[in-house]
Amino acid sequence: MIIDRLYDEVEKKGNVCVGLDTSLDYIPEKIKKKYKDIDEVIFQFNKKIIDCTEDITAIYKLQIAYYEAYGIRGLFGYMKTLEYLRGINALSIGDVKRGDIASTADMYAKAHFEGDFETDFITLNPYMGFDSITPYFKYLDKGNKGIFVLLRTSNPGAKDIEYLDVGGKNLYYHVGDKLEEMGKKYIGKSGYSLIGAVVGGTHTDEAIEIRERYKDMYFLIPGYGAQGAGGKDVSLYLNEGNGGVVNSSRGIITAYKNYEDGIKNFEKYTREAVLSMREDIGYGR
Ligand SMILES: O=c1ccn([C@@H]2O[C@H](COP(=O)(O)O)[C@@H](O)[C@H]2O)c(=O)[nH]1
Repeated sequence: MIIDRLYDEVEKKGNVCVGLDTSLDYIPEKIKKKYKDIDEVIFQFNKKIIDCTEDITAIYKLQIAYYEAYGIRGLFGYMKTLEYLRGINALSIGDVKRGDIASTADMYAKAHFEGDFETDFITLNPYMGFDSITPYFKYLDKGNKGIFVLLRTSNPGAKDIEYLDVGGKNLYYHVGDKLEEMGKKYIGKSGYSLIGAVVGGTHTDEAIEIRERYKDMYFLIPGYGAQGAGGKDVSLYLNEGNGGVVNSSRGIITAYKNYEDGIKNFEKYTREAVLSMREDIGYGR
C-alpha cells in the first residue's frame, strides 16, 4: 500500500515534506531569463530543489493554487513536476483540498488520481460532509492512492469552525472519529491507514490527545517554519519518529534568499534547510 511506502520513506529519509509552493517571486532572475515559458521556469526551479533534496525528503507536496495562478502554463509546470517526481520514484501530494457533491468528487478523483495531474496522495476538505469523501475510496481500494483529510488546520481561523462544540466535543474530533472508523478498511502493514489527516503543527495543546486518539491515522503536518511551528511542536504528532510528515514550503524553497551568495549556492542552502529541519524534528535521536 502507498501508505507503507510513505512509512518506509520516512524511516529511511526522515519526516520532511518539501512544499513546492512555487511562486514566480521565489525564483531567481537567472532561471526566469534562461527559459522562455513559465511552465519551464517553474519546472526547472522545482527540479533544482528536488535534485538536491530527494535523498533526504520523504515526499513532495505541490499546492495547486501556486500553479493555477499562472493559468494553463502554470498547470503545465505542475504536470511536468509530477511527471518528474514519478520518473525518479519520489512520492507526491497534490494539495488540492477538494470537497464537493459526490458526482463532482468522482471527477476530482479522476483528475488527481489519473492522467496529467496524477499524484500519490491528495488533500480533501470534509466540511461538506462524508459523501464528499467516499467517492475517492474506489482509488483507495486498489491500495496505491491515499488521502489526507483536513482535520484541525494550521491557520488561526481553525478556531472559527473546527473547534465548535458539537455534542460535547470539538467538531474536528467528530470528523476525526468518523475518518478513523472509515479508515479501518485501509490499514497497511505499517499499521497506518490510506485515510490520513491534516493537523496543523501550530496548535499543540491537543496534539498528544489527537495522536493518541487516532492511532491508525498518518498525519500531514503543515505549519513548520514560516507559520511558526518548531521541531518540538510537530514531533508531538509523531509516533516513535514516524506516523507523520512535516511540511515546510517557504522555509525551504526560499531559504537561499537568506544568504548573500544564495543564488550561487542555491542547492547547498536548500539542502541545509531540509537537513536542519529534519534534525530539529528529531531525526536520528
Ligand atoms: O492546515 C493547513 C493545511 C495546508 N497548509 C498548506 O501547507 C503549506 C504551508 O506553507 P508554508 O510556506 O510552509 O507556510 C501551504 O501549501 C498551505 O496551503 C497549511 O499551511 N495549513
